[in-house]
Amino acid sequence: MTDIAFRAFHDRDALALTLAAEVAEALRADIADGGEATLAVSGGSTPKKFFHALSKAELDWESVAITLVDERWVPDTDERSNARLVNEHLLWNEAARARFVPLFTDATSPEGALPDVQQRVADLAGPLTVAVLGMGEDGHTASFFPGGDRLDDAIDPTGKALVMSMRAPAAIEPRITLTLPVLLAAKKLVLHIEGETKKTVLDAALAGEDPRDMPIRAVIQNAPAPLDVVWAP
Ligand SMILES: O=C(O)[C@H](O)[C@@H](O)[C@H](O)[C@H](O)COP(=O)(O)O
Repeated sequence: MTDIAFRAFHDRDALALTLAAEVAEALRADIADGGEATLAVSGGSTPKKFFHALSKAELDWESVAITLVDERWVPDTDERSNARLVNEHLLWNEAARARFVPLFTDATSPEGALPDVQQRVADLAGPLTVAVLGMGEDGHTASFFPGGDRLDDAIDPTGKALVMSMRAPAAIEPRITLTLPVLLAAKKLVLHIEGETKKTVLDAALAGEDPRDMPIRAVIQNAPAPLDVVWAP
């Protein structure tokens, strides 16, 4: 698969409202089907409007587990923490009733935390209901960074690990990340990007092959269907 299903929105508010409605509907459907749902979200600056809109969705949030696509290896008091971002922007309003499953632990390194976090992710119900990805200007997604020390393991579509540690110059902190198979197994997988620069980066990713150069390619190339991409200027 090298296709994407690209949707351009008039503005970032319109994108946030639509994405929040679609994610809420997917969560409701999984709850109705199996009694629970799981959502994995990305960090960074892009998701804030989406988080605010989703936090207001009316659904059975007590049946939803929210986790992260990846985490910087810092405590949730650190301003770089993705768990802090979720706590401050998503676990509010209706969504405050959801269960949050962090990827950070008190281990001194993500490598040391792998068995514990692997079990946390394994304990989440079945495949993810929804995974929402972001993308950096270097074409990374999750913590699949170009030059990452465990990149090949993290983006191996046949890999058995659910989580992987990652160290890369551009990552700043050591990271822990869900692996590609976990993301690809999500019932709804969406790439959420904003701005002209990110659109250009996506075009560059689509124009090339090697996922080690632009790891978002690993998602696009291995997705079971054209990757759902939502973008606003
Ligand atoms: O921990 C992280 O940083 C994210 O999970 C990462 O993959 C993010 O989605 C991109 O870096 C885009 O970040 P921005 O939204 O800030 O551009």
